[in-house]
Amino acid sequence: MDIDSTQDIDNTLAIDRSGAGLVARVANATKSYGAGAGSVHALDDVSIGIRAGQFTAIMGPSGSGKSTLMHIMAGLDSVTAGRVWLGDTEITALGDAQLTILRRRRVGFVFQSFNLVPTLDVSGNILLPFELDGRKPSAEEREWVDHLIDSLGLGDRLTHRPHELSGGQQQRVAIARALGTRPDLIFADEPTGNLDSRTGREVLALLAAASVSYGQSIAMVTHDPIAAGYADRIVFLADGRVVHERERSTPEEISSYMLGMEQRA
Ligand SMILES: Nc1ncnc2c1ncn2[C@@H]1O[C@H](COP(=O)(O)OP(=O)(O)OP(=O)(O)O)[C@@H](O)[C@H]1O
Repeated sequence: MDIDSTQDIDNTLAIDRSGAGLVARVANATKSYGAGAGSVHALDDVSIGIRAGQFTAIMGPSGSGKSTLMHIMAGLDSVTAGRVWLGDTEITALGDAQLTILRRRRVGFVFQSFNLVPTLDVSGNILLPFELDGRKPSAEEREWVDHLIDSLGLGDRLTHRPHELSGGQQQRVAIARALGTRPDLIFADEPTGNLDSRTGREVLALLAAASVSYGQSIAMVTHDPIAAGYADRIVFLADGRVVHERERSTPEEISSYMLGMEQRA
C-alpha cells in the first residue's frame, strides 16, 4: 500500500488508533533534538502499529528515524510529542523504573552485536531475562526454553562462553534469550549486520519461523532488502516520516522501491 493518497493515510491511522491486534504503536509521535532553526526531527508525526503475530521490517535510508522509532516503541527513549503504547499499556509518561520492569517482561531484543554477557555461559545468557526479573523459570517455562535450545541447535554448547561461539551461534543464543520469556514483541536491530550472508539467512529464517510457528511478534530494523524479504510487512521511513508500507515482497521489489525513494529524495 502506498500511503501517498489521503484515503490510505486515513485507513492507516484508523487501524493504528484502534489498537486492536497491535503489540506496540505510536500515535503522532514526534522526536526532536535541539531547538529553533538547528533542531532535528528524528521522528515527525508518525502513527504506526506493529501487528500481533507478524514479522515486520522497518526500513529506510540512514538517518530516516528507524532506530529512534524502535527505541521509542521499546520504551528505551521518550517522545517529544505524541503517545506510545506497548500492548494495551500506554507508556508515554511512565518513569524509568516502571519502563524497565515492563521491558523485561514484555520485550525481547536481538542486536547486531549479539550483546551477550561475556562472563556467562550459553545457559546463563539464555536464562538471564528470568534472573533479571528475580525469578526462576516455571517447569513449563523450563520446558519451553529446553525446546528452544534444541530447535536452535544449542544443546551441545550450553557451558560455552560467547567468545567460544561463532557469530551465528551467538545470534542463536540471543534469539533463544529473546524468545525464552515469550515476550509480546521482539525488537531486532540489524540482526544480520555482523554475519556472513549464509549465516544471516539462517538467522532470518529462524526469526521468520518463530513468527510462523509460535506467533511471535517481531519488529526488525534493517537496511537489507534480502532481510526485509523475510518479513510479512515492510514499513518505510524517510526523514522521520512513514512514507510507504507493503505486505510481503521480494528483495527485488523492495530494492526497486528503495531505489525510487533515493531518486525522489
Ligand atoms: N541523540 C541525538 N542527538 C541529535 N540528533 C540525533 C540523536 N539521535 C538521533 N539523531 C538524529 O535523528 C535522525 C534519525 O536518527 P536514527 O538513528 O533514528 O536514524 P536511522 O534510520 O536509525 O539511521 P541508521 O540507519 O544510520 O542507523 C538522524 O538525523 C540523527 O542524526
